[in-house]
Amino acid sequence: MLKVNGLEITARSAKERLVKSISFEVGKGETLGLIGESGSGKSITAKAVMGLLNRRMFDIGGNILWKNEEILSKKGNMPRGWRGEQTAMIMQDPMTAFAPMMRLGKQIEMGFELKGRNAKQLFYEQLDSALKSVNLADMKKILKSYPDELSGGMLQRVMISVTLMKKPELLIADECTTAVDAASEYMILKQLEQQRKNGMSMIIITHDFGVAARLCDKVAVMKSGNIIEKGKTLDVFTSPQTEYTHELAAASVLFREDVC
Ligand SMILES: Nc1ncnc2c1ncn2[C@@H]1O[C@H](COP(=O)(O)OP(=O)(O)OP(=O)(O)O)[C@@H](O)[C@H]1O
Repeated sequence: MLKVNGLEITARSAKERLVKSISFEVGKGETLGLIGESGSGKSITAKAVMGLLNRRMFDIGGNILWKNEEILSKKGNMPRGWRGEQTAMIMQDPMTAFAPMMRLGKQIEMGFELKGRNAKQLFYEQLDSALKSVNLADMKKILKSYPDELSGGMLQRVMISVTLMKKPELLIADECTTAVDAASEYMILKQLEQQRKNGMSMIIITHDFGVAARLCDKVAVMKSGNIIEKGKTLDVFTSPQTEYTHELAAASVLFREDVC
């Protein structure tokens, strides 16, 4: 479904190559984990796939094929429905997804084309049930709220619920549980697991090997803009081929043992 071949990203200002000829694929219903330390190039890779990088700031080379169609050449002018129905990205910080001065209800409604009373009624029934599935019982209160009136974890759960209502074919989740409380993390992971069962293709960006082990069929390990190792999740985690992956895995286990 998604094929990335020899992707290179250079920041024009610093003439610095941030991503260095990386290749990976995500098949239908498959979940790929992009893992690696901070600054290794995971988010910028995801943004390139989504067509979210400003070409005046970044020089992008290689190929990104979506259902065999080259999308890099579109230079950000993606086809209708590209973001939302075909692909969607959940960012680490939900505040970046919402305008601070507008009530959530208005913002959410703007993201959908709701023609007629029946469509609206059905939409709100579906939204209510999506919010309840992540333990947000009071839809009316949420819709009346401004983004900063909810906790980070609540806002992230609202964003994920709304994003998933569009049923994107490919979902990219960028560290979407890093900044939330443990209860929210649990509910978000359950929600992603459910989407995986439903056959949604996903790219999960995470530092957390536990999250990757739980959700991902395969992983690619990034370091300094390169993919240094990739393969089936269990293979990579149980028999890492590079010292770096071995150290990352060990650090993750140590951290988990520390906090448990
Ligand atoms: N707009 C930008 N201009 C120049 N360099 C950038 C820009 N955005 C990111 N970078 C650089 O690109 C590199 C990769 O950043 P990226 O955000 O993709 O890392 P990451 O692996 O997602 O890290 P984290 O896990 O902390 O989110 C970093 O060196 C970062 O400083």
